Amino acid sequence: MKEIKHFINGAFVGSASGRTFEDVNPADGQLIGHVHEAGRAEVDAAVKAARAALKGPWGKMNVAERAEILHRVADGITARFDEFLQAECLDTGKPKSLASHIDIPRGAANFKVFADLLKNVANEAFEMATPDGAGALNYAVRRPKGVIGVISPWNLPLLLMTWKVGPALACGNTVVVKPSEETPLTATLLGEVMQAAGVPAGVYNVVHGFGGDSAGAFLTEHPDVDAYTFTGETGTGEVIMRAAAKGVRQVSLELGGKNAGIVFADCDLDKAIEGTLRSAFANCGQVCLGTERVFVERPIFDAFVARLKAGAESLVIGPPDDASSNFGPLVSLKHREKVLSYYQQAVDDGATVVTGGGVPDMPAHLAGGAWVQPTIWTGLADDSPVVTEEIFGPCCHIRPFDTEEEAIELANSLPYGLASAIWTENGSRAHRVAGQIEAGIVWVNSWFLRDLRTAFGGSKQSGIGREGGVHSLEFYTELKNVCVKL
Ligand SMILES: NC(=O)c1ccc[n+]([C@@H]2O[C@H](COP(=O)([O-])OP(=O)(O)OC[C@H]3O[C@@H](n4cnc5c(N)ncnc54)[C@H](O)[C@@H]3O)[C@@H](O)[C@H]2O)c1
Ligand SMILES: O=C/C=C/C=C(\O)C(=O)O
Repeated sequence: MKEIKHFINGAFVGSASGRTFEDVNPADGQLIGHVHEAGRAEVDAAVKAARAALKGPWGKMNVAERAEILHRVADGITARFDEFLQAECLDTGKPKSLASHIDIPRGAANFKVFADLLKNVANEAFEMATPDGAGALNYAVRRPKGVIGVISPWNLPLLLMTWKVGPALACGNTVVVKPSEETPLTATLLGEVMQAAGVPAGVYNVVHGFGGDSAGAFLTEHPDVDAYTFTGETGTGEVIMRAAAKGVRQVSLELGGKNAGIVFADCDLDKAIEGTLRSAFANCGQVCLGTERVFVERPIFDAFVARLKAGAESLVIGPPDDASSNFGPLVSLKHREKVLSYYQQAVDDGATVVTGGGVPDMPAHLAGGAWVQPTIWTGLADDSPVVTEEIFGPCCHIRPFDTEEEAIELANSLPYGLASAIWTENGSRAHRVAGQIEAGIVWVNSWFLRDLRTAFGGSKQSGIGREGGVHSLEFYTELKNVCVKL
């Protein structure tokens, strides 16, 4: 049986306590392997290794040298594409057709984009007058922040972890990564790639375990970590922020959402249906950017509901290796319990179940998997928990609206503000509405279209800070002003 170990100071090591937990394949419920659970000792060793590595060869490299190594990391992921694909799909159950287009290529791109950005970025300089007439020159230099704690979720494990590790390393930091307990494989495999690419020992460390009272908490409570970058639930973000307050450490938080899709009657309906199908059901609905609330202008409401229903019912439910499948299981049976509790709540609250609402019939060998049906509701009141709370499952509620103002008000009515998708062929309206949506990211006639140079993050309770492009640079470096009297 496979053993999944920590990667600390350039070596794979087990836990001194011998404690392990199970990694389970959510497509069939089968055991993948035993994962070592880090105690304070392993977290401490990882942080010490990361601290020491800042003073080693990594800390002495110039940007071009680091960039070259990070390109080799990206090439290493690409060279072992099938292994990464297999590992990610085992852990998550997601279709290989999806992971091969999104998760793994982005894992590589996250290193290349930030390595290149760092080579080309400029810093500010100001000439100033002084009373003696000689003047002074101010110029800024950037320095790595130090040891970065990276805490990542299970929905896009390699993509979201490297989205942080790529820029953190490009900026010259070292990292201690705590991947989700549900998905330990690709972060571990990346350790091998780092080593082969020539990343010095201690620069990239991985500790496995759970959140509270386990590796996650030990890492966020560790006094020798300089900053934390976290993607996950809003409640967890609050806990991490509290822990980081001790010692005044900076946080970057990418948190939950309950995103709105807004479909105007003047949209291109084919595009709106295709985009909303993806935004509600891709990755079995486990995408923070997904639209669990869809608002449709009344004249096309019935047509939209009918077509989205047909689309949902044409999704092909199946395991990762099935080339025709485009809809996998949820990440775990535990998460399915949560999603199904909302399916029940919708019925209790009087929803019309347009499609789905339960568990699909699966062949015997997949019966132990975390399968659920793609589900669409209409008819719920605006204050039902089904339309106000993040479910993180393959489902959406569709509600009609009559005016642009009403659509904007509905979209902005929740304490979340991560992303939104607007569907209209009226250019003025698109800009007007986009400008008024309270969210960090607004897509017009698209969804999850990503340019890694752009700002990414949430407003309100969906996060603090922005990553992406120069915004990642802002978080992962200290900007120092040098003032020289001439
Ligand atoms: N805004 C974004 O960019 C974004 C992207 C993806 C996912 N998400 C959000 O992530 C959530 C789904 O992911 P999840 O269920 O893995 O989130 P989660 O918050 O349960 O866990 C995320 C990570 O935090 C760790 N953790 C949990 N409790 C902790 C604690 N007390 N101290 C330290 N670490 C702790 C977990 O072990 C895991 O590694 C959803 O809410 C989703 O919206 C947000
Ligand atoms: O589930 C959330 C998806 C987040 C995506 C990104 O962070 C990204 O594309 O960089």
